[in-house]
Amino acid sequence: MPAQLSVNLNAVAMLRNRRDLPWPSVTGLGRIALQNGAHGLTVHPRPDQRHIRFSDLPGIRALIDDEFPHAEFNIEGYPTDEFLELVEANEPEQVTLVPDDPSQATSDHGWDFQGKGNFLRAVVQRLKKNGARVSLFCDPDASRASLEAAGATGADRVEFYTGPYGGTHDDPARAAEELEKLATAGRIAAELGLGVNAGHDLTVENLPGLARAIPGLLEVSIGHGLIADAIEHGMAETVRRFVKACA
Ligand SMILES: CC(=O)[C@@H](O)[C@H](O)COP(=O)(O)O
Ligand SMILES: NCC(=O)COP(=O)(O)O
Repeated sequence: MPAQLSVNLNAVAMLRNRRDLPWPSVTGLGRIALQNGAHGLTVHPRPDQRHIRFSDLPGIRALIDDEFPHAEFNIEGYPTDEFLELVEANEPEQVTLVPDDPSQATSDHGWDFQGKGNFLRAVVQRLKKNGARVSLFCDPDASRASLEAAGATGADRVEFYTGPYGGTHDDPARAAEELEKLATAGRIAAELGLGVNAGHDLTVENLPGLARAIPGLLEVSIGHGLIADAIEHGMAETVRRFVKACA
């Protein structure tokens, strides 16, 4: 089975937030993603709401419930009380817990599963009681001991952080090294019965290599590279429409 695509809408929200106007529309772009084969929508709300706003979440929930009942809503973030309450109010099919500090520009590492095991176990239990699948953000070179600790939290899946792989776009030798790490960790996760997701800096160019390295890959969540392509591939038609409107 090919990996399912969850489109991360954070970059759409970030563009929208440049003005006090409702476009680009987070739900509108989410609808286009789901109409065209995406399996789900991802958001990563941060405490300062610099990308997705907490108030965006009910609209995405309603879009899925009303128009795409087989699609999944994936909410990612650091499990503060505020985050957990937001999740519980919006009932996502999947929650991905990420060890982000609010000052981080973006996500850049996975959990210390051994150090944070007790904390994560309690959060995973709380989320699963509410019916969500739980995935834990995980370093791409996680050891067997670390993945065992991830499994011991009760989580269903891990999401491998693919930023280091994405960063090798101009260096095939380093890309092969990063893929080898992901392949090894992916094999161990599968042996331990953990489902495997992946995300961060994935692109049309680097996805096929990742899919070959992790044959059982269940889901990829992609935002930055996908929205960059959407702008590039939509530019010609958009300029034509604006030139016509000038006439
Ligand atoms: C967990 C992860 O890698 C993504 O959620 C990433 O953090 C995207 O969010 P931003 O695009 O807001 O950085
Ligand atoms: N979980 C990773 C994600 O949602 C998207 O990350 P990126 O494609 O914006 O780097």
